[in-house]
Amino acid sequence: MAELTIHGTYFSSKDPNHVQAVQDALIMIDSKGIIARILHRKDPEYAKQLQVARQQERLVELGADQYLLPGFVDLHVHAPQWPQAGLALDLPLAKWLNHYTFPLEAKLSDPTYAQKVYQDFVHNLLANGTTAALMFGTIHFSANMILAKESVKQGLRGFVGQVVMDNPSTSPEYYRNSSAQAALSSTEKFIHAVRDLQTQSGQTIEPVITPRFVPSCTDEALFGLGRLAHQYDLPVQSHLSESNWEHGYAIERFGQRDTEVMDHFGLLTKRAVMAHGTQLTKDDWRILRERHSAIAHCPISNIYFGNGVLPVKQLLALHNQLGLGSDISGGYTPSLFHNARQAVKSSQQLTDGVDNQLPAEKRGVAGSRITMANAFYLATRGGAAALGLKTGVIQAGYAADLQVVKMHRALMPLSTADIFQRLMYQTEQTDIETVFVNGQPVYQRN
Ligand SMILES: O=c1[nH]c(=O)c2nc[nH]c2[nH]1
Repeated sequence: MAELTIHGTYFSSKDPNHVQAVQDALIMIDSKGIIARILHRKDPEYAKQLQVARQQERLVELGADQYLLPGFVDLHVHAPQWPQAGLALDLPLAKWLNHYTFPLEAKLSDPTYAQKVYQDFVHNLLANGTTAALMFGTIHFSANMILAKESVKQGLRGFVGQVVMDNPSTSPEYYRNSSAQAALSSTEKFIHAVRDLQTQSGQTIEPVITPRFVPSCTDEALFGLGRLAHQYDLPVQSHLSESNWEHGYAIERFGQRDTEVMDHFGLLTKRAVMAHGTQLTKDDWRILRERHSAIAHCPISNIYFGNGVLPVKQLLALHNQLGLGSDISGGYTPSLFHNARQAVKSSQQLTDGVDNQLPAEKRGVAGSRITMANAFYLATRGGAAALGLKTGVIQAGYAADLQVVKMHRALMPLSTADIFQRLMYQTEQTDIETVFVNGQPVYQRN
């Protein structure tokens, strides 16, 4: 017997290029929060199951203007930067980090402040339809545990990284690990504490190996983190060739590209997610493919700091693994609806180019435009695959991580394909009505 049945029309990603739309389905969720069956109108059992669910008051009936989507997976987000979302984005990356971001992150050493920030942050992710997130914390063990506990409490599938930044030449004294050894032993303590939390709660909460990025770490720290990633079989997250500056830094310090450096230290694993990658070369793409490491595309953030556009279309064609990240606060919004829109818009600009003083055929990279179906794949199925989660699609056997969204009033008849576009282009936080994780409501708009 289904614990909960949702009756309505849903959209789910079939593959990187196609979206499945199913009208008037019955999505039957079992007591473990897994989608057990999906019945379509022509199924012989449909009418009976609908009636039973209704009689037993286990039915969520979507209204005519409501639709069901998978919950989103935010593949790159900085939880401690939530208070500064939307600030200082006209600065270059290095200045933004030194003048705004590091001073803010340092304040999370205060557990009272951390509690206030993380409670609000997790709530806002859920309210924006995000049901799983790969998060950077700070260098502070206690604050990171507050983030992990808050994720569990509010029902977010949380992947939490204790940031390592021990390089005195790039990290300020007031906000850096005192030594590589101190960073590594605190990371190991964090791994055990989060694993205990996972056992006690039975929820998805995982520690993540998190060198902030190559410039902020000493060789000793990078080497030690690579070892811990393998020893504990943990996800890894970092930034990779995000900007001209970061890309150039690795070459200057190591005589190798950022990707080669990460690989050298054993940090490109099949559980690794590298953010941005706007400056990656085709050789870097190949290395990432060979290691089965994913890229978190952060299109809003890349406008400000990326010095380029990630060629998503080409990477998907090559079967590189990709997902979508909000990159709060390099990106100003936690909404993956907004990020999906920006991914499509940026890809169009990559196709056309932007310098109108050049002949049209020399301005851009032809054939780079992605569709909203591609962007939706990144925000759902792609991100879930990168984290090894059986979520991100509405399909029997997958966890019921879902969002109910309300479409803006239509003044003309719309096909289901049109409705998908309308939802992806117009949904705001206030249009997200209910969010489920594992079949349980974790957010309800009043
Ligand atoms: O967008 C970014 N946000 C950060 O916090 C950061 N740290 C290093 N590189 C970074 N890029």
